[in-house]
Amino acid sequence: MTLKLGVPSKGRLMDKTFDWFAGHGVNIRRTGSEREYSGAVEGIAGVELVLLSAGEIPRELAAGRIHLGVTGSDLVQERIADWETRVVALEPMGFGYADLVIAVPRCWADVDTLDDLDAAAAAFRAAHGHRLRIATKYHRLVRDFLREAGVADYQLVDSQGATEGTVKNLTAEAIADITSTGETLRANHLKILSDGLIHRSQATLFKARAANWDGAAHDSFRALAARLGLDA
Ligand SMILES: Nc1ncnc2c1ncn2[C@@H]1O[C@H](COP(=O)(O)OP(=O)(O)OP(=O)(O)O)[C@@H](O)[C@H]1O
Ligand SMILES: O=P(O)(O)OC[C@H]1O[C@H](OP(=O)(O)OP(=O)(O)O)[C@H](O)[C@@H]1O
Repeated sequence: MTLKLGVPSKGRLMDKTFDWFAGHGVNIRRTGSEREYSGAVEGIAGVELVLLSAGEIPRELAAGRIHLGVTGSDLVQERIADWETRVVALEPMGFGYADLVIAVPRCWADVDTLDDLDAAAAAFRAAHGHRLRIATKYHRLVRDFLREAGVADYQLVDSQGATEGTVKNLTAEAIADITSTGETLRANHLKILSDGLIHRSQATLFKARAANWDGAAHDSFRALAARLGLDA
């Protein structure tokens, strides 16, 4: 079977993914017109490039429809239940860094830690009759993290973008989102809890356990891994 390699076809991880492979001696390139989603891997037989958005790659890996895929570790851990049973993180790639953090309004002088948040959440519920709202698109990671931390008196509200704006818009009291430079948090008068780092993400090359690893796919993988300098 052809070895299918899923790479981001657009978005912030695309160019650096292509550069990373080139820097490791493997030229992958888009083929066809600029708008056509097709691609090729030069010099290694039996490898097919599958162009997908970074957000779709976890699903394709989990289903075994691609053998290998590049995407952010945050997206894999958020979108695949028990991700380690479905994929193997082969290689962190050294770009696409972003931290998933919990942040609260900067003016909350008494809230700097998760314990403070827990106390504030209880007080909030007593005062308002509903739970403190945390806006995020990272539901699984946030729930798991807060459960471990013993914070229970909150509710998640879904936010698929402009999450930092939800506090100003009064649809949430706190947020959990990705930050890289910190500019968006600062501009929206939010501060990160001192122990509020949920996940440190970077672009990573993943291997799908459920893909069809027949002899041909395995041979192509060994050739690719050797070229990339990975243990296979
Ligand atoms: N400043 C940042 N903001 C958001 N994501 C970032 C940032 N820096 C790196 N990333 C990472 O980039 C990845 C998301 O990339 P991108 O938004 O291009 O993909 P996507 O979710 O497929 O996008 P799309 O909305 O176009 O489908 C995530 O793994 C995320 O951690
Ligand atoms: O720390 P910073 O460098 O300011 O970057 C963080 C921001 O970038 C991302 O948003 P994106 O641009 O992907 O838009 P989104 O709101 O649609 O997610 C992320 O969701 C933060 O809002």
